[in-house]
Amino acid sequence: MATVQQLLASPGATGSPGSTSGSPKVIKMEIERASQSPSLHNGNAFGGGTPQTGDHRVVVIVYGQGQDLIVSVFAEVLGKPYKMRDSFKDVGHEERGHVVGILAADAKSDVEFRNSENVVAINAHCTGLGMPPDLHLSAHCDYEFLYTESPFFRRDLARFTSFVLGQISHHKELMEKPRTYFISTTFPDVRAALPNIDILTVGADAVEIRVDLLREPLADGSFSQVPSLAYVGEQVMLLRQRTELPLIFTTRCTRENGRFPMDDPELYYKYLYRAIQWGVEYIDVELWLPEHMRQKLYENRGSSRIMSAFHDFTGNFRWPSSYAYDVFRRSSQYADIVKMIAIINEHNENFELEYFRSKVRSEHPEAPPLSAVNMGETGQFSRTLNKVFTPVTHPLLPIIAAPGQMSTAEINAALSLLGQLPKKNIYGISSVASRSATPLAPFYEKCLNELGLPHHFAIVERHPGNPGSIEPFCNQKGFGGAYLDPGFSHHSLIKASPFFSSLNNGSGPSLTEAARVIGIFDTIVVQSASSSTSNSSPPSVPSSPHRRAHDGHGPVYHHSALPPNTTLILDNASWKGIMSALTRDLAPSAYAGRSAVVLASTSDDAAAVFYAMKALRIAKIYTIGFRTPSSLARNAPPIEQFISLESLQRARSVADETAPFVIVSALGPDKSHLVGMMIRAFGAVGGHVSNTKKVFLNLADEATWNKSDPGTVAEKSGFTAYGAADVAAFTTVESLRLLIGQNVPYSFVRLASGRSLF
Ligand SMILES: O=C1C[C@@](O)(C(=O)O)C[C@@H](O)[C@@H]1O
Repeated sequence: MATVQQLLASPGATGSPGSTSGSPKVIKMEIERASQSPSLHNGNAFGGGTPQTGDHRVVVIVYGQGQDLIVSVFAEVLGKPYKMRDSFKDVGHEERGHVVGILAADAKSDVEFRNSENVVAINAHCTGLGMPPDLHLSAHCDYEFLYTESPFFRRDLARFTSFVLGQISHHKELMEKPRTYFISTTFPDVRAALPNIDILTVGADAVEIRVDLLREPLADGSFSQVPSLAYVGEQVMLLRQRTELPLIFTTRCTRENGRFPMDDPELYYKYLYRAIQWGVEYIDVELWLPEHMRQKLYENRGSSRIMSAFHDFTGNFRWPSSYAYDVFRRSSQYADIVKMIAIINEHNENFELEYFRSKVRSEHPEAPPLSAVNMGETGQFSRTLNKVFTPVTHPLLPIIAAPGQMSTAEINAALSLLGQLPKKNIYGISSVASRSATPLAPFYEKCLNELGLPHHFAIVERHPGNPGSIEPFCNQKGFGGAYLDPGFSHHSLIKASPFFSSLNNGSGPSLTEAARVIGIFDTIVVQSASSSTSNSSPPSVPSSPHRRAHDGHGPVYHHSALPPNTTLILDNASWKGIMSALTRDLAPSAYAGRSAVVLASTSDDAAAVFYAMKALRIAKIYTIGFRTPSSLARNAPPIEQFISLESLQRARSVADETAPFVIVSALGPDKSHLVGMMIRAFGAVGGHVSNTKKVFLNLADEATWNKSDPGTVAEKSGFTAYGAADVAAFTTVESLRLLIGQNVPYSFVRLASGRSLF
């Protein structure tokens, strides 16, 4: 314990984030410059995609014979204890706060009579045992989770659970993005896609499974006309186990270039409703289906979102027609996204579509977002202009899903040719001391190539003692943004850089809420002011001393090389990387109301952790190794510093679910004994929610640790351990989204950095 006291006696230097010189601004996401403007979340929320409390009902897991273990996994993922019961009638209000398991054979007797206000029922079915799920249970449970025992994908279970229970939803975040794409897979069997799924999905925000194109082999060597629900369920499961992207479930009818027969609309309902039960994020519902059916699907969509779909292959469709407006109106009634797709005859009709798009947007601002493209070669131009869920293909797919479909790289190349995607210089700014072992430059180049983006990427170094040394990279016409590894205080940047402090008419660069609260920025995003509601005058206009809100210190800056109407926004991507790593195998509710121990030698190293903890609703943070400045503490969960052995013992003796559950350490190998001590102190006690493994996250660079790697020590003490590489990969996903506006899946980042996930 001497080490604890020694460390506590000499608290490390604290950064002093606090009030900012630039007030956060709300940034409107309508953009002109194609995909280059990022989506940023300002204001006091954490932004789209952050955890919600979700469904409060008792979660009942219906499990198969010999599969009782799955109940404890659900409970662990949700951070709850569990009980076994014999029937739904035994589940009362006393079971609140628990996960309850009921054997499938028992659940059948009263599943449809359960009290739905108190209970949410999930039918968990293991597909590897040779039997399809029980039809009665499938039909009557709220949701159905299909899984394989070996390999078992815990991440898939965490994702399914978080989604169906409303704790995580990506829809809002996706709709805030300037451009979204989905890849239409056209495989007869998704197994063929799995080896390439990482590369196939670079640039995609969602993956469409074309259920009508699946071909289920039959015993006689032929294929069933409509793949069975059991086959489709397994295909959805296999795909979801391998991609973290939201899925789109499509049963395209024969009249609209698909293979699903149209003589029985009830069949569509059956498949589409089952997809909702499987927790598929987007359900494609064709407009020709009877209205009562579309309404019912919309009203019972749970966490899923409905994408209304309309295709016209007649060649007679006209965008400037009352029919087109009527299609939009009817689609909007029961949709979260309206999709309208038509064959056109002349290039001019692409402009008619653009007029239609802008008209419905201005006349019906409350209507769902419109995804609209034209088919065929003539219609390709419209595929470059559509911004909401543009369907894309990939050279590795067996066939294109519709005439004229383009890949993301082709769309970007076209935008680039049209001058809509000017070449930019994007930087990775490291300090010499921190130069990362990961070869990020080749990785970024790989992504830019794969996406057909014209940008140039370079890793550059800043002087560690001089934050202003980043100025020359940013103050240039072609500056396209940068990530910084490590990030640093925006106060120190503004103090040291006349260029940055002169921005926004002298009030400094814009800050996102995360960067403001955390005090550290690690990403610089470039946004043209045409896309912003900001009232500030363009930073490129040299400010005269008497016009500026300049504080009189330092020189007045007259030499901005940024193009007119450009805003630089400082953001923090690391906190999202931390949150994503912590929720990879656990639902957010596993953290809510619990406490954490954070070890660091400066508050700067802990600031992003605090922000992630707040988003996860952690109730209390114990700190060791640093003092938390009040500006940081104000925006964090309640903090208690371990100042003595007694305070440590007090935390160890907490006997309920508020006992420390997660340890995050940013300490390097020189403090390994202290990290080890904390792991042992909290690993051995406090397991009162006994089925739940605690979490250890090591933020210090793994490469610097030798065999005493604390992750290994933590695993031996019963923790689930995550390392800096996990956080770095998730942070890279976020940085890419911010800098180039496109989604590069986590699995691709891990793969490209030399470690496959599977
Ligand atoms: O609705 C659409 C759009 C699409 O038809 C296209 O035109 O790219 C391709 C389909 O797979 C998808 O379901």
